[in-house]
Amino acid sequence: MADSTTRNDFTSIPLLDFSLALSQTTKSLFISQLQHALINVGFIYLSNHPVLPHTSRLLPFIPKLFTLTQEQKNKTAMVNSEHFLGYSKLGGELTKGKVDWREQWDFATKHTCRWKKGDPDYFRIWGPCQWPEEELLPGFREALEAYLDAVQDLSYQFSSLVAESLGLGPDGLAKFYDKDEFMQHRAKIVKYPVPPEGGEGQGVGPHYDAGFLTFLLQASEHQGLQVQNLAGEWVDAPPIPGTFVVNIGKALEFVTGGVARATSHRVLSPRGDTPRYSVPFFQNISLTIRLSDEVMQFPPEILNLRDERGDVAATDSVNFTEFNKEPSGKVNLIGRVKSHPDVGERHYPALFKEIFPNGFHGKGSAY
Ligand SMILES: O=C(O)CCC(=O)C(=O)O
Ligand SMILES: [Fe+2]
Repeated sequence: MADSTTRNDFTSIPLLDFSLALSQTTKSLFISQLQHALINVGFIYLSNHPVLPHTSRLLPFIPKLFTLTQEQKNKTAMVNSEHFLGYSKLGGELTKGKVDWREQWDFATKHTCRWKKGDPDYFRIWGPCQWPEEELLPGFREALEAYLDAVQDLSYQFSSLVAESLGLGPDGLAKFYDKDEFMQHRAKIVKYPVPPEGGEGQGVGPHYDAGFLTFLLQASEHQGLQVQNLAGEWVDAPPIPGTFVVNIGKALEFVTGGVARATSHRVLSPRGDTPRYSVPFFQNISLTIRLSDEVMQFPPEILNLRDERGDVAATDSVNFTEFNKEPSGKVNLIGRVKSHPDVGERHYPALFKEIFPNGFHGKGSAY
């Protein structure tokens, strides 16, 4: 069993005020709060962040996006996109073998695909979005593009603060990102409907995020997000208006030798009679970097904090793919093909065959 007496275990998610990081007199306070949260919790709420005006502009579009007809939605189906961008219908994915009761669009920051003949297949994983027709949702595209640009900027600023709080200096994580034209970050707009009576209550099953940093906008007032503490208990992370929920993914945990903690989380389906909405933004790292070559060293005082925390003994989460010798883009592509086998079969047939030698007849597994 997990040691539930560990003195650094958490029973709620810490809230950090981003404005503290912007003033020289308060920055060190922010950095020490962030250090504690990265090592012991892996999740924070971030308030007073610069994306707020873009958030207000985006929010009203979110429920409207899902009111498009099924036919209109299907025109942007993900299976059309070699970049795994577009619409996924309700109940299309599994986590821990159970259906995730959610409907979603995958969008991403603006990007021109870098792939050319002779390049590895995983260079094709990033590229342009599929957008619903402008007249169906006037202004949506502009609002989302501005929002994604703003979250991207925040994600780099935040990454630099993470590096400082781990004693690496502000550029300590910069090597994990490529130059801007070779980077793309992904976001999903998700609707969690109320499940049919007697049906599954799983919005998303227990999982870890894969990448470096996730910036989650909870876009309605529903409870549902839960985070697993060191003792294995599920801690609620209810929406707090004006904040992001920021969490650490497995890739950052891996390269920090477990100093920054990736934390298992899940979403319960909403109760009542209205759906829950959310917008997770997943900050990516360079396609070409091999994480196994990049595991970092830390001073003893940081390692002591990690060791005092200890390891999670019990978790309900699916174990994430090991970051083996493959470049990050390849690991990423394998994960996407497993989640969306229909896209894999159409656009990456050779890799699809390697992963599913007998073909695939069920649903993709989300994590
Ligand atoms: O919708 C949420 O609140 C969280 C979703 C999530 O954890 C994910 O998509 O990775
Ligand atoms: Fe997640």
